[in-house]
Amino acid sequence: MKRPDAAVYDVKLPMVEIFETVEGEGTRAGFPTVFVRLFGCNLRCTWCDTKYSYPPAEAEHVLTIGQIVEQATSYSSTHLCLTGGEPLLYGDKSASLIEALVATGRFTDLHIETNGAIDLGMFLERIDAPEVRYIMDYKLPDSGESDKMITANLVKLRSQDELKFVIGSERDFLAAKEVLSAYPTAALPLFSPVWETMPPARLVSLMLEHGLSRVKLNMQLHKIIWDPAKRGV
Ligand SMILES: Nc1nc2[nH]cc(C(=O)O)c2c(=O)[nH]1
Ligand code: SF4
Ligand SMILES: [Mg+2]
Repeated sequence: MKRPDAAVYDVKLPMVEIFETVEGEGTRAGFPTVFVRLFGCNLRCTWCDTKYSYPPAEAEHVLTIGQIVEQATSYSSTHLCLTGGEPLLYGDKSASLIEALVATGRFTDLHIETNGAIDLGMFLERIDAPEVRYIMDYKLPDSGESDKMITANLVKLRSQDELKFVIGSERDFLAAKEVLSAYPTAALPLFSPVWETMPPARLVSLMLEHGLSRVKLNMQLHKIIWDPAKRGV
């Protein structure tokens, strides 16, 4: 991908943190990864584990796209996770950040954790780079935000993308199963237990009982390795 225009590198974005750790989730779990966490979110999930990424908390700092790129490339990881909050909240600016990160040529995998309440159409059309992948959440009833889901995204996701359901209860499990049968998707479905309310063994039993052989269990490695409340890991 060609380097974006010089003016793009001066565009400012509200930020929480940039750090390096191992990816805790999804198909790339375990790989050393740079995390770029943007500030701001258009949802308020009941079980959110990053409440410091939107008001009433404040952005830790405002960085230009040039500064974000400089910090993200100061580590040796070749995987990058763009997260938040909701990293696609800033539309054209979010797309420009992704393009600038791609243009470094440093990242062999650049995945974006998005919350299902942002239309992915513009991003998928504009950003043509095989290393860019979307990990879309589908918010279930326990989150309190299931009515915000843009179901049109599901058919747009590609086989390299992932569709993550965070499951807090049997009600959530049944709703996730329903979504998968109602909206065909090429993305890999991931079922992730809510840390506080869904014992992983219970979720595995439900998956086996219902014969969901296309679905992958997704454990948050970082909550197993470190204190679940610890930031920046
Ligand atoms: N290690 C680690 N892996 C993660 N995968 C997704 C994360 C996120 O906060 O979006 C996350 C995170 O915060 N830490
Ligand atoms: S979308 Fe993510 S960051 Fe936003 S409230 Fe829900 S869990 Fe938290
Ligand atoms: Mg997290």
